[in-house]
Amino acid sequence: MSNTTEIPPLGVTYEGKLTHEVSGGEGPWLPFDKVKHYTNAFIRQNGKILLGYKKRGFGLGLYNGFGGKVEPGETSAQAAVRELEEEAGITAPLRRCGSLFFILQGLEAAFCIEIFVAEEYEGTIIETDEMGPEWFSDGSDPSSDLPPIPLKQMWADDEFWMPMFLNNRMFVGRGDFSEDGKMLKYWFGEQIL
Ligand SMILES: Nc1nc2c([nH]c(=O)n2[C@H]2C[C@H](O)[C@@H](COP(=O)(O)OP(=O)(O)OP(=O)(O)O)O2)c(=O)[nH]1
Repeated sequence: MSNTTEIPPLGVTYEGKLTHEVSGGEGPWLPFDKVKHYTNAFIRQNGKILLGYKKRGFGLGLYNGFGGKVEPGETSAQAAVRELEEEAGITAPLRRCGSLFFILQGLEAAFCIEIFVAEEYEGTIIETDEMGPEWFSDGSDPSSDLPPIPLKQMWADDEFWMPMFLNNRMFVGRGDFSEDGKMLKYWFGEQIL
């Protein structure tokens, strides 16, 4: 149930009003010194969603949207388009649909990840050194033969905001992770524009 009185933690940026959707965990929010900016992009089309199996680096072995670091001089929207092309070989009219903030225990920097989506794309989807692209059912077409979104093989926070994303809501939130990748504390909500 939503609860409009819950106050979002530091790091959650939003305009207007927020509804609190889900939160949990114990103890204080972890401290951070600086913030690194990342992007993550999804293609959603006709009841399907494109995810990539991460073949190296951060999030190895997990399915995710396509993205990476925002480079100096770039906006996050520019970085999102560049990363999608580098990691899946396609370009798309991406629009921002969410904003997430993460802290990993033991790292001084926090991660701010802008999430993007598009319903169309240009080019041919290819496997790259970083990502193995695969289509999944987004749950909107019961007759789909595609596998469901593999939440058990995705970052632990994704199950909290994915329902808002799939409902085309603008979502925000924060998750604090332990060094071994467990969620210590989290808060996710919907931005009312
Ligand atoms: N869905 C989801 N994505 C996450 C979480 N945490 C997190 O870093 N990501 C995304 C942001 C980026 O799209 C991706 C990490 O980027 P990356 O592995 O490509 O980073 P990198 O330093 O190699 O950057 P680059 O070379 O590609 O620019 O993982 C999370 O909790 N959930």
